[in-house]
Amino acid sequence: MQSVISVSNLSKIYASGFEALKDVSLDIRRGEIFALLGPNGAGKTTLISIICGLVNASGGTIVADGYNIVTQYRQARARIGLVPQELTTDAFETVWDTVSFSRGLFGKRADPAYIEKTLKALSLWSKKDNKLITLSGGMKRRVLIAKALSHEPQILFLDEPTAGVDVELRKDMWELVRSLRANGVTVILTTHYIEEAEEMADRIGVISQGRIILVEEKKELMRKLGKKQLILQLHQPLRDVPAQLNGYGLMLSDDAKELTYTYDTQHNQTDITAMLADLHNAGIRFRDLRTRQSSLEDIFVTLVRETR
Ligand SMILES: Nc1ncnc2c1ncn2[C@@H]1O[C@H](COP(=O)(O)OP(=O)(O)OP(=O)(O)O)[C@@H](O)[C@H]1O
Repeated sequence: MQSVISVSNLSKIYASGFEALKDVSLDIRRGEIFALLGPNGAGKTTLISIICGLVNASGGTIVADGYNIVTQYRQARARIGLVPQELTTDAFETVWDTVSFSRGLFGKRADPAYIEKTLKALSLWSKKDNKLITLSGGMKRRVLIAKALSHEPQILFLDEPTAGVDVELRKDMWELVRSLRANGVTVILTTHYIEEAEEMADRIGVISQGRIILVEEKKELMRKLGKKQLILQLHQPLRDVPAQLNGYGLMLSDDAKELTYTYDTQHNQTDITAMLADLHNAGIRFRDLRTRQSSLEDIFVTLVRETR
């Protein structure tokens, strides 16, 4: 698939001497939802800020929709919308004026019908004449999105879009992001909510200490690194796991009533059959069983820990 953003060998050293990005290369595909995950201070905001032209890189190149973000800044920037973490605009402006003004900043002709459509899609239409200062936190966040969409960008960056918003607004935002993608917009989001990435993303990039440590299709990531557990509820509590079952790495719960078998999702699953047969031969009976699949969160924690 064609890439819409191409980041090559990007580095950033802040004036303090701190190296926030180290040789980052990354391609974002046109029309995808890409989630950038990383612990605090990993470099997510720095990376987004450089792509959006708010912070200068120390080295490397970035091409957005065919335009170099330094030498063709205006063309590149016109294709990008950025939803920052916080609202910095004048609190006494109305919603309508703020969003319309934002469009004007990109040199786009006024288009009241488009602004109306955007405000309606974000459930802001009834608030269009309200001053920003009178809006709730969730509504201010919707205004940030409306502003970022005001100039009809093809690429949208969302920096922590749902931090601190309620469940309902979070679901609305997910819905909105999906509808943007359906209209061909590429969406790149940073998030601390791993369930958000799990729910939304087509691909996931993990950044840690200024380096991209992994980029993978979400499904593939979960299949490759995911582990499955088979948990058996025993008929009788078990004192020890019998020696003939040692090879399976079975874990006995503290109350001795459950045995857990962990296996690779890619692994040949005939091991399960053998394990169950050996269990039977050892005279161990179980009354019930369930399986558990590791979440993206388990995978993420392991990955980041390994690079520390
Ligand atoms: N202006 C600056 N001067 C010096 N260091 C900075 C500056 N801005 C950011 N940093 C440092 O660069 C690193 C990356 O910061 P960045 O904000 O990109 O991380 P992040 O992944 O977005 O973190 P968070 O999840 O906390 O938002 C941090 O260690 C931060 O302290």
